[in-house]
Amino acid sequence: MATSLIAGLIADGQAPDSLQIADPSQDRRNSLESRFGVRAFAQNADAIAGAETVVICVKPQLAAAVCRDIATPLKSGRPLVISVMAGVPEQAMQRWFGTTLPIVRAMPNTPAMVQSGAIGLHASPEVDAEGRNRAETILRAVGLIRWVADETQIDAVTAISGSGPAYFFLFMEAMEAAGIDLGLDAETARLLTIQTALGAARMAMESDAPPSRLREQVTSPGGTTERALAVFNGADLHDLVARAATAARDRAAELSHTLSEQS
Ligand SMILES: NC(=O)C1=CN([C@@H]2O[C@H](COP(=O)(O)OP(=O)(O)OC[C@H]3O[C@@H](n4cnc5c(N)ncnc54)[C@H](O)[C@@H]3O)[C@@H](O)[C@H]2O)C=CC1
Ligand SMILES: O=C(O)[C@@H]1CCC=N1
Repeated sequence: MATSLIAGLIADGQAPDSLQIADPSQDRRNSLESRFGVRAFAQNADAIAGAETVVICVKPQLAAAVCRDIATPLKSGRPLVISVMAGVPEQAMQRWFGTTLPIVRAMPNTPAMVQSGAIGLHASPEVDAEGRNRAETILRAVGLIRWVADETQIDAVTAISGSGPAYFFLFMEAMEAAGIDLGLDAETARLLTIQTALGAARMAMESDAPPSRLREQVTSPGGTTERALAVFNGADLHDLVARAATAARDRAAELSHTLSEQS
């Protein structure tokens, strides 16, 4: 996810030498430095020295260790903290920092890499208008942003847009396989699938009509689409998607609960 954010920010015009990265993996540091021209450090504290904004982008299971690791420089610098970690509550981070800092929880997704991310944001009460603006400026560089009022709504954002690209990629995999089964060569099936997804997403974004209306426009009475949609509806696609999103939301909530209890 950090690579997506770095790529998006640089594509948006952010100077590479204004971004300081920390990663314990030498390979990852080398790859980020050579690919983006950013400065990479082995120690988190070195990367955040003097920073106005610190973005935390490690696995949730590492959250406590990393927050404690950077608590001392955070206490002196008092930067805005942006966390992209799924299921890590603001209150748990404040506890690990040992001080109350302004925290924005951001839930981006990997299309941020091509500046087409969908990002949900929540601000802790300590974040002032300038902090909100700064978070917006950083995240807007990589996609569309929406603030949510309640921190628990970040779990719903995670289930829809954070994990969402994987749902669409899975659907593309299935479409491509179906195309091959129906006799298309692999490259043709792949390109037709991807362009169809792109075209449908662009139409949905640019049109005033809701997706249901756009679907109806494709569906000729007695035609081919109607037959295909009958198969999806027969398998209760709406219910399947609702159950999948609820499972993702519940996992985010489960992580939040576990991490809230972690000392
Ligand atoms: N992958 C995705 O689509 C999304 C991920 N997220 C969140 O982003 C976070 C990172 O996820 P991924 O990018 O998928 O994981 P990843 O495993 O690809 O990247 C994590 C990076 O953290 C580094 N790391 C490990 N220990 C560290 C430490 N002590 N200090 C600093 N860096 C350390 C690793 O070397 C690795 O480069 C997670 O909290 C996840 O919930 C949020 C939205 C979408
Ligand atoms: O699968 C995950 O846990 C992360 C959070 C959202 C997308 N990837």
